[in-house]
Amino acid sequence: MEIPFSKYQGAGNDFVAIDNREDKIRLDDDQRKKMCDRHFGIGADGLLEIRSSDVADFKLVYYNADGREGSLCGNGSRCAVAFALRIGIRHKNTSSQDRAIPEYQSLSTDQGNNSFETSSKESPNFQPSAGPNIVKIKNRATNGLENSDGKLESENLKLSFLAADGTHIGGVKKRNWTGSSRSSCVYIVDMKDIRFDQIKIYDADNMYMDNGSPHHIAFLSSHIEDIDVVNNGRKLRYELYGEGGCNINFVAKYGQCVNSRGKQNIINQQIKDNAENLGLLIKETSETIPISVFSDDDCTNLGQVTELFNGIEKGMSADDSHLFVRTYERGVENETLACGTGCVAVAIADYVRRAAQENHVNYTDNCNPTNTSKACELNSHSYSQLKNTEERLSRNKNQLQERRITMPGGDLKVTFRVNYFKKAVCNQATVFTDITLSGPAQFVFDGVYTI
Ligand SMILES: NC(CCC[C@H](N)C(=O)O)C(=O)O
Repeated sequence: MEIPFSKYQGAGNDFVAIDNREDKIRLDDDQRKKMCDRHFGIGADGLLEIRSSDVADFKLVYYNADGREGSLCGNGSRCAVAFALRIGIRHKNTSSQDRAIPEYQSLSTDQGNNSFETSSKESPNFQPSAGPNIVKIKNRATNGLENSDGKLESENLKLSFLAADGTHIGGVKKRNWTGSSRSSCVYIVDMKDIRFDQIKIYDADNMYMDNGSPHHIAFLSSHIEDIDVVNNGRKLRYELYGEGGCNINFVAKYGQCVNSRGKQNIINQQIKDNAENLGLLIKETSETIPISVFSDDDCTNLGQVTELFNGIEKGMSADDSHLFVRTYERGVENETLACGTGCVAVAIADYVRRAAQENHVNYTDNCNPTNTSKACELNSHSYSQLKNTEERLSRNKNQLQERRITMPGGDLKVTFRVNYFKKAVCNQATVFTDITLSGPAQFVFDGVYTI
């Protein structure tokens, strides 16, 4: 059987993308693992399978490089949007689909003094989590992606997709700089809201949250370029989180990482060289790929939109909102060049950590999982310890927060807001809302894989 595929990468997190809307391709874990193998296969951190969907423009099934179905992949989602646009998928304005777009439907204001009802009947993808549910309307007209960054240029270039954790919206915007061989497009996806009380805080430097994928966030004070990400990451992934595992993100302030710029340039050059070397392959296989109706070059015709991503080529200063992150990825069982859901987790953890620092939170149950992994299983998040931190978080209520994250393979940007909702039963809850992840998602080459 011959399987046409496209290779994509988002900040160096690379994927094999397959169009399976006709449901003719059946792969098992072993076959997917072989396709992702860097020595005997195409080579990728994961596989994106695009299927058809009744409730969204497409369904994304994400598989890790080990061949097994993974959870939400942020960069994979951005690349899937790029691939979907390229194979001609466009936003369908069906009423059933519009019902599925908001993750929650109910009441919402900025005031933080509402009471809420869930409306899971109306929203087919609503999956209540344990405990009181926070519900909120996402404006159907905007689908939640528009914020002070500006609007997507065209409704046509915005797609809904069903992923492991429910429905998302993704789209493409133009970058307003030219003269570089790098993509002029920025691909953006929205993410599910995250409740503060679902973030596990081990100590001042270690947190855990699930934002569609499970993430441990470890803030480092030492030089991040020197840390053994694979061995430390693997230790935490298995010893602290067991077989189910976790993605492990090591974080430093960007300024602490003296070599990151150099490293990043080398990697970008490698990606570019690879793509150029693969030029032949593009020609050989172009007939097997469905009609290409959107490519990165089309970005030049999107017209002027507000700049999303203005730091990269101007040289970013080591300001407080700029972090450097290296991630050990579960399912790849290695360090990857970038991790999208990891960046989102880091951005929110950074916000919480600052609030805790300003509040002089005293971590009586202090543990450092990087040294004492087993012991940390006993240290659950002590809510009372952090209750003032939650109040502290309110200071920037509803302001757009932004974190720029440099990873070894490139830069990503995360935006979010901090909101307050009255819980159905008792007191108020802090919720991180309007979360977006943006950055490059580039087509690398097309090919045909034979099994
Ligand atoms: N490895 C994952 C999820 C994929 C993360 C990723 N590369 C991203 O960009 O978010 C898993 O734990 O299943």
